[in-house]
Amino acid sequence: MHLSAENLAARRGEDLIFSNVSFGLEGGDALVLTGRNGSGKSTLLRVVAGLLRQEKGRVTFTGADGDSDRLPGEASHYLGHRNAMKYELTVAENLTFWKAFLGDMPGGAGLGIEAAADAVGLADITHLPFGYLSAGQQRRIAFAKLLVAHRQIWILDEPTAALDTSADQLFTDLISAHQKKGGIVLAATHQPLGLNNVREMRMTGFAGVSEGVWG
Ligand SMILES: Nc1ncnc2c1ncn2[C@@H]1O[C@H](COP(=O)(O)OP(=O)(O)OP(=O)(O)O)[C@@H](O)[C@H]1O
Repeated sequence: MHLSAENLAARRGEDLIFSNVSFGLEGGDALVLTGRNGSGKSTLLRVVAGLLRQEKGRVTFTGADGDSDRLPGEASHYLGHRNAMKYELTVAENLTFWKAFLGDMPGGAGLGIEAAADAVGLADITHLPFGYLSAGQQRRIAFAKLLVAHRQIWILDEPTAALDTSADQLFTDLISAHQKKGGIVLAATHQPLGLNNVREMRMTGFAGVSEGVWG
């Protein structure tokens, strides 16, 4: 399995945010993007996830089965700043929707709803409307979405924002487990995630993009 970005450049509005960004990740690898606010971390994640069109360059993905026809975004979970859950629906209804909507990619199977909620420490509140949950509980459930459908790549934008220390550790353990199973992780963060087998790419905005080249 291989995810690679070659000479990516991206524009937001009129501004070129970065250029010449390249990296290559094999199964089990993690790449963490760091850098000041506005340096382009979210923009790069959205380009890799296929949610934003790049100005230049390309992102390619070859699955464990050698299949390279699939778009990288199709093989990815994307956890953005927002949680992508309906406030009026219960936790179980939200996760059930995502499980059915996303389905599993070849090579693995997602957890059931209760098992996924249990994995993020919230098995007993799946009957509650998502909107009743605290900010940290909402983030945990947003993370449980990654567990209900199998994807080889996890793209995570500030996954631990709003979390307490125990949830930080829980997320680190879940991300590490994904890596151990051969998954790829691409994350933006302001605080260390405590992962193993991780590389860091510091986004510096347009001035320093030539540093962002990884083999
Ligand atoms: N829709 C948009 N139109 C124009 N400019 C935008 C748009 N979205 C983002 N930008 C700009 O692109 C730049 C990069 O933003 P981005 O969200 O990628 O940064 P970031 O490194 O993820 O920041 P943070 O650490 O604050 O999350 C910023 O200067 C931002 O103002």
